[in-house]
Amino acid sequence: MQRVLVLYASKMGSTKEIAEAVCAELAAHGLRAKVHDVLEVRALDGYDAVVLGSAVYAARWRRSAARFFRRHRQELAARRVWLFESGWVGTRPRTPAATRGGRRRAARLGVRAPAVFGGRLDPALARGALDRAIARKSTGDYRDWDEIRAWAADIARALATAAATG
Ligand SMILES: Cc1cc2nc3c(=O)[nH]c(=O)nc-3n(C[C@H](O)[C@H](O)[C@H](O)COP(=O)(O)O)c2cc1C
Repeated sequence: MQRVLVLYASKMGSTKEIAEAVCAELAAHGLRAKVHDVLEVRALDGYDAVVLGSAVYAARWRRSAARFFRRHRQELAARRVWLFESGWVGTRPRTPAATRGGRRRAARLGVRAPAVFGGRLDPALARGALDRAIARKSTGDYRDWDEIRAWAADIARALATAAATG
């Protein structure tokens, strides 16, 4: 059975919940999936595939995700990898675009550009004056759980096909 590690970098918890939903969907498809904060993981030994997701702040990945990518690039390159970002709030962009850094990292690994999911802003969860001010302006939960689960189901299918064809 294929083992998948789902990693996230989150500040206010919404990207963590997306990662947990992805992990649950992968497990529902029969994969052995685990979910962790990128800060908790030192090595990718024992995993066939990795899903790495970051919240977007000021058009960039969280620093912990960027650092994880840098430090583990070789290990990532040796595995199947899917990337996602969570960020846009308010009106859904017609074609949500991944950050420049996210696209660059995907290109380095030769994988698809990060999937882009809506985020959540809740002033009660924001720390610091700037985060609170922005959270008050665009309060809301813009995550589409059907979209997130469908994305994870595609990953499960891709891994199942790879396992079947060896
Ligand atoms: C100060 C601040 C800056 C943000 N900048 C961006 C941005 O540049 N692009 C974007 O898509 N979302 C941006 N967001 C929205 C967050 O990415 C969104 O709320 C996300 O769900 C937060 O994820 P987290 O709860 O995992 O930290 C910003 C939010 C705050 C508070």
